[in-house]
Amino acid sequence: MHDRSSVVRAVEFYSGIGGLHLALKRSKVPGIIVKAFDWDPNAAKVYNANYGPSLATKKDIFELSAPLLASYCADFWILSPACQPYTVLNPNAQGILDPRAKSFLHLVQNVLPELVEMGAHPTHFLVENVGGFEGSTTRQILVSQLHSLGYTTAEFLLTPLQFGIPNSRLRYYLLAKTAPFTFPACVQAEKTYRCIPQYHEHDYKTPSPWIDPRMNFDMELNDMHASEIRHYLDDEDGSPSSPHLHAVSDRVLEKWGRLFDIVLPSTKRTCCFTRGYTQLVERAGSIIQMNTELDTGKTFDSFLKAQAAGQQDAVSILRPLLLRYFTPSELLRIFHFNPPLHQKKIQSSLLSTISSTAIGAKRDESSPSNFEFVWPEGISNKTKYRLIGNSVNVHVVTDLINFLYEDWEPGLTTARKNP
Ligand SMILES: C[S@@+](CC[C@H](N)C(=O)[O-])C[C@H]1O[C@@H](n2cnc3c(N)ncnc32)[C@H](O)[C@@H]1O
Repeated sequence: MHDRSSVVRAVEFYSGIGGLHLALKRSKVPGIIVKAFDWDPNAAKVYNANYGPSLATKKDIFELSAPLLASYCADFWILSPACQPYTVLNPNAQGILDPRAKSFLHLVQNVLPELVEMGAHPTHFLVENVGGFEGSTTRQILVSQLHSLGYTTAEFLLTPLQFGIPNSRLRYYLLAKTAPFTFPACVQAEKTYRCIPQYHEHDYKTPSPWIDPRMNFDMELNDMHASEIRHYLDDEDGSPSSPHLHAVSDRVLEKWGRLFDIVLPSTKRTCCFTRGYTQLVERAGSIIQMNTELDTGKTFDSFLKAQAAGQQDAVSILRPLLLRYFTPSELLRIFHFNPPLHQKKIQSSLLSTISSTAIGAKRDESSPSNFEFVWPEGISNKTKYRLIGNSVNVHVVTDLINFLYEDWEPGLTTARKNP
């Protein structure tokens, strides 16, 4: 029997490639994921290759029942439901009416109250969704249900830029627990994250206005605090003159090139990478210009002039910019699945110092600092981009889990009856 007094048992819903799993692993909380659910077979395959065979089950979450979920004896539910019903990028987003919202509402409205009645409910929650979710009816239902079942909640709108990571990815987060949040900790969080946690208690209907980092005058400051994107790039970039494997094709450059968000290795931000990265151009994620000698704007002006004058092969003017997509491994670093290269170098030199001084010391493969995300055989680049674009920034979620378990001490996990 598992010792429930010292380890937090978590179930992960909408598990994707396990950004929330990794965040729990890297947090101060000694937690384990006991089960994960996602209906996408590729996501489950990647998840299981990284975190343990058969941990993620391919399943429609709408079909999960309270007795099944009670059997996992979970203290903590972590969930990042489908965001399409709420995203501002989808002009036809239908919120609660979208069929993709149905499985999450099933968990909140049907399963959770049944678990509370059984005395088998989780004590802690973390929900992640897109910026825009905060204004949805689903969020109102979620918060009111949690409060009526005795949970307290705190809500955040956060972007990795606020954490010094050069990527804008505005996300809504809700934390909930059966114990109250302590107010000083909320103030502390405000200081750390430079955003106001929405501390609702029982006043969810009249929340104070959301502080949206997109509107934040601090944003420029945050931007300056972020590290340069060069630290997240792959080490080798081949010969600068040969086309990179992920180079933007002439065809795309010719037709859509001017619509890309283009960054340099020295830039301290990128825009949000979505599941459509490399398939869509606008608002799908930044591309990088590897030739820093050329001025982007002037080069594009020359190209547009040549194109307007009907010059054949006008696109050859853009080629020297060496424009390319970020590679999947670079995105994994930006999303903090894998450490940025400069951190990795520090880590590996530390490791070699430790192992050279501790004779016979074994490398602990289960330690979060030794984790290296892997892709199993047969996952195409297109699928990799889709899965990463769906995922979360692991660093941000790790901080949130630490904040949620602000008062965690070994032995404090509430042991409940095993139904
Ligand atoms: C926003 S992504 C979550 C990504 C995940 N947190 C990660 O780190 O990769 C939403 C995931 O929910 C899955 N999904 C959506 N609706 C589902 C349902 N009804 N049942 C199971 N999985 C579902 C999708 O396949 C997708 O992987």
